[in-house]
Amino acid sequence: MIVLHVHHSEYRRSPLSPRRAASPRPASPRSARNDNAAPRSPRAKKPLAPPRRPPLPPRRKDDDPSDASAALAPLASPLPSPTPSSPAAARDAAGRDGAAEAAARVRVFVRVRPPVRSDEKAAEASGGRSAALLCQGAKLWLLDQSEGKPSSPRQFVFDQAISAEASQEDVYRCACEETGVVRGVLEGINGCVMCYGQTGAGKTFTLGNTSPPHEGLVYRALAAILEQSGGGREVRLSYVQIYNETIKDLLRPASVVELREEAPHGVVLAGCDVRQVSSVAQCLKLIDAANLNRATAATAMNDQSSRSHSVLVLDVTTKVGAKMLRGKLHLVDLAGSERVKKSEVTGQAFEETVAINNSLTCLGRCVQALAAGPKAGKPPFRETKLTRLLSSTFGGRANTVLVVCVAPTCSDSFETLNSLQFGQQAMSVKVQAKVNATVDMLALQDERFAKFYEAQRARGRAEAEAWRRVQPRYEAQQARRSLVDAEMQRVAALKMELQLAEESREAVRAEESAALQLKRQEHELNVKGLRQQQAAAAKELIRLRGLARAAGLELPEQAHISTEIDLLADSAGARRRDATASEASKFGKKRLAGAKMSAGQAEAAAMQAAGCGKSGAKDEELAKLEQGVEMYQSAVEKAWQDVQRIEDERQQVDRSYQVSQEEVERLDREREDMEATLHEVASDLGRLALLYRTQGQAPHAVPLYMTALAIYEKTLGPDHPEVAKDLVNLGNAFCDQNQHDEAVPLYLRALAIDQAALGDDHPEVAMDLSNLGIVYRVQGRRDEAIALFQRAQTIMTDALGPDDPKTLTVARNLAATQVIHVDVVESPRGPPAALVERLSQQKLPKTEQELAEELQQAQDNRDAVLRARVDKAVESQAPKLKLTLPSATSDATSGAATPRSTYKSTSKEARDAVEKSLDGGSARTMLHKHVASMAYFAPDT
Ligand SMILES: Nc1ncnc2c1ncn2[C@@H]1O[C@H](COP(=O)(O)OP(=O)(O)OP(=O)(O)O)[C@@H](O)[C@H]1O
Repeated sequence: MIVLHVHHSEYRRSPLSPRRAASPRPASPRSARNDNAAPRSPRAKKPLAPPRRPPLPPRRKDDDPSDASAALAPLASPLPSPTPSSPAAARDAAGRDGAAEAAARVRVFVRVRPPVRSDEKAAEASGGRSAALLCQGAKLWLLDQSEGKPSSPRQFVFDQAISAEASQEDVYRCACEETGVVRGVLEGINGCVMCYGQTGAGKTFTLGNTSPPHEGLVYRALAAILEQSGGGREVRLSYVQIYNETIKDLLRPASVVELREEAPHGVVLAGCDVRQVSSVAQCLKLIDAANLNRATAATAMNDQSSRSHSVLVLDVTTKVGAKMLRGKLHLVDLAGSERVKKSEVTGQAFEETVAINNSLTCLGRCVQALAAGPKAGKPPFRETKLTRLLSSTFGGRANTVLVVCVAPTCSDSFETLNSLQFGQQAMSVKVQAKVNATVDMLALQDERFAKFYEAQRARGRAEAEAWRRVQPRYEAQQARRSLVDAEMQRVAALKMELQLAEESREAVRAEESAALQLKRQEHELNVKGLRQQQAAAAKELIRLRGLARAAGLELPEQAHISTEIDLLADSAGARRRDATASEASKFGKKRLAGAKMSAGQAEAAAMQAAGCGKSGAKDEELAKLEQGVEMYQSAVEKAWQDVQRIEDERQQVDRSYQVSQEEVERLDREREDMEATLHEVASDLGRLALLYRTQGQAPHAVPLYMTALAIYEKTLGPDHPEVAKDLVNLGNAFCDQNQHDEAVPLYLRALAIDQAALGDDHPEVAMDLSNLGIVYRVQGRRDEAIALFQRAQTIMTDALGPDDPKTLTVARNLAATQVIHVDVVESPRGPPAALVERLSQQKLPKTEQELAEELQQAQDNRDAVLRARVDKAVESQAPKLKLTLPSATSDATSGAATPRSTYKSTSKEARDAVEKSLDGGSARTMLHKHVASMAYFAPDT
C-alpha cells in the first residue's frame, strides 16, 4: 500500500509542498544521504528498551561453529548490530543454494520493522515482553517470549535478513538492485516485488513510502527506470487494488477491470487506465491521487491499515535496434494478515479481513504447492483474484522478489512466525525469467542496412586509405608505363622514318644514277663528236697546209695548236676504231659542219690563191688564205674550248656522283648503327621476357618477344635465323601458358627459316623439330611427335655425335614420348607441361640471380658500346672544335680520365656541340632511354 505517513513529520511527502519545492529531491535515490540512521519519529526519540539478548541458538550438528560464533558476536552489544546487507554476505548465506539456483527461484528477504509508537501499547499488553529477532546475514533467529518463558530460538535462512536498523536504500539495494529485478524490466524481463506480512509490519512503508529521505521501493524503482528512460523507451503506469475480491482501477475508478490471459505475460489487467509517464514527479502525482481512492482504515493494529491489496504495474517498453523489449514490473503491497480478534474489527471491516485472509491463505497454498513441486498438484491460483493476478509472477517467466515484513513485538510473534514460514516456503518456488522481445522487421531491416552501410563505409575508408598509400607508386608506375609506351611509339615512328628514309634514299639514288648515266652518255657522244670534228679539222688543216706549201705559201706554225691537234688526231685516231657514224651527236655534226664550212672557205681561198698566183695576184691570195687559216684555227680553238667545258662538266658530274656515293655510304652506316641499337633493344626485350617467364609471368613475355620479332623482321628480313630464334622463344612463352595451338605455327615457321638458311641437317633445325615434337606430344599427336624426335635425333647424332647433351636430350624426349602417353591438355590453366619439359631439357635452369646478372652484364656491355661511340664522336668532333684530347698513351700512363670524361670537362661550347652531334632527340638516345626504361621495369630480382 502506498500512503502518506502523516504521523511522522519527517516522512511527510508532498511534491507540491513549499518545502519540497524549496529543496528539490536529489536526482538519484542513491545520493549521499545518510539514511542509515533510524527515522527520527517523535516516538523514536524516546529511548526504547533494548531488546533482550536472545539466548544462544542451539548448535546443530551441521552448524558451522564459526558461523555460530559469528551469530553470537552481535549479541554482546545491547542492540543487534546493523545487518550487513552486502551481496557478499548474501552469497555466503545462500552458499548452499548457489548463485545459479538463487537466480532461478523466488528471492526472499525479511525486513524487521523498528519499534514504533503502537508497539508500546502492545508491549504493555504483553507485560513488557518482546520477541527477540536477531539478523545475521541471511539468517534470522526468532526467540518467542510471548508465553512468558523463553522458547528455543528458531533459525530461518533467507536471501537476506534485514535488521531494523537498515535504511530504505539498503532494502532497495539488496531486494531490487542486487537481484536485478528492476534492471531485468529494462531488459524485457517481467518482475514482481511483493511485500508480505501482518498488518502494521511495515509493508507499505517499505514499498510505498515517498517521504524523503525514506523513499520506498516504488519510488526508487520509478527513479531507476525513468532516469534511464529516453530515446527508445516508454513507461506506462497502471494502479489497481483488489478489495473484497473486486479489482478497482485506482487511476480511473469507473473502469471495469478484468483479469485476462495474454501471451507472453500471462494474466494481465484488462480495461484499466494506463498512463504514459516520463518523470517520477508525474508518477507520484498520479499515485497520490489514486491513493485517495484506496480502501484504508484505522485498526487496533495500524492507524492507517491497508484494507486491500494494491498492485502498481509499470509497463516498460525498450527499443533496442530492431528489437522491442517489454518488461512489466508488478509492485504489490499485500493487505496485512491479522487475526480478527486481535484487530478488533467488526461489520464491513470484518468482511474485509476475512476476504484478505482468504486471499492470503490461498496465496500461501499456492506457494506451498509450487514449493512442493508438480507432485503436490496444481496450485489453486484461480481461487482468488489476487492469486490469479500473481500466478504469472510465482513460477512464471518473471523475476520475483518477496519482502517479508515482520514486527519486533512479542505480541506479534505468532504472525511473525507465520510470515517467516511463508517466506521460507516461497524460497523454494522456482521461476524462469525470460525476455519478452518482439522484432520490428522494418527496424531490423533498417538496422541491418545501417550495419551494412557502416561496414561498407569502413571498407570504403580502408580502401581509400590503401589507395592513398599505393597511389603515388601506382601513379609513378603509370607514368613509367606511359613513358615506355611513348618510347615504344617513338621506336615505331623511328622505324617508319627509317623505312621512309631508305625508300627515298633508294629513289634518289636510282634517279641520280639514271640522270648521271644519261649525262655521261650525252657527254661521251659530245666528246666523240668533238673529237671527230677536231680530227677532221686537223686533217683538213694539214691538207690545207699541204696545198699552201704546194702553192709555195709558207704558213706560220703554231706550236701548241699543232700539238693539241696532233694529240686530238691521235686520240681521234684511237677512238675512231670504236666510233661509228651513228654515235656522233648532233653537237659534233654541227661543229663538224661549221669546221667543214671554214675548211671549204679556206680551200676556196687557197685555190683562189693558187689561181691568182697564176694570174699574179699572189699577195692578195695569200692574205685570203691566211685569213681562211685563221678562221679555221679559231674554229679549232672553239672546238677545244667546248671539249674543255664538257670535260669540266664530266668531272663535276663525277664529283657529285662521288658525293652522293658518300651520302649513300653515310646513310648505310647510320642505318647499320640504328639497326645495331634496335638489335640491342630486341636482345634486351628477349632477356626481359625470359626473366618474366622464369618468374611465371609468361603473359608479360609475349608482347616483348613480339616487339623483338618485329625488330628482327624489319632489320634482318623475315627469313633470318635470328627471327627463327625469336619465333621459338615466342612459341615457348605460349607453351608456358598452355597455348600450344599458338605455338605450333611459330615453331613451323622457325623450322622453315632455319632449314632454308642453315640447311636441313643443321642442329638448329633438329632443335626446331624437337620443340615441335614436344608441342605435338602435349597436343596428343604422339605419332607425329615421335617422327619429329626421330628425325631430330638423326640430325643431332650426325652433326654433334651420339653423346652430345643435345642429342641425349632429344633421345630422352623420343623415349619418353614412345613410352608415356600424355593426355591432351584441355584446360588453358592446366600445368605448364611443355614448360616443365622444356626446362628439363636444359642442364640447369638459370636462377633469377644469374638472369639478373646476365641482364646487368648486357646493360654494362651496351653502356660500354654507347660510351665508345660517344668517345668516337668526341674524337671526331675534337679537331673541328679545337679540343685537346689526351692521347691514348698519356691516358694509359698518367691514368688520366677517359676521352668521355675529358669531353665532360671541356668547354660548354664543345660539350653542346658534341651533345648536338650525338643529338639528344636522335634515335639512338631514344632507344637508349627505351632500353633503360625497359631494364627499369624488369621485375626485382
Ligand atoms: N522501517 C520502519 N521505520 C520506521 N517506521 C516504520 C518502519 N516500518 C514501518 N514503520 C511504521 O510502522 C507503522 C506501520 O507501518 P505500515 O503502515 O507500513 O504497515 P503495513 O504493514 O503496511 O500495515 P497494513 O497492512 O495494515 O497496511 C507506520 O506508522 C510506519 O510509519
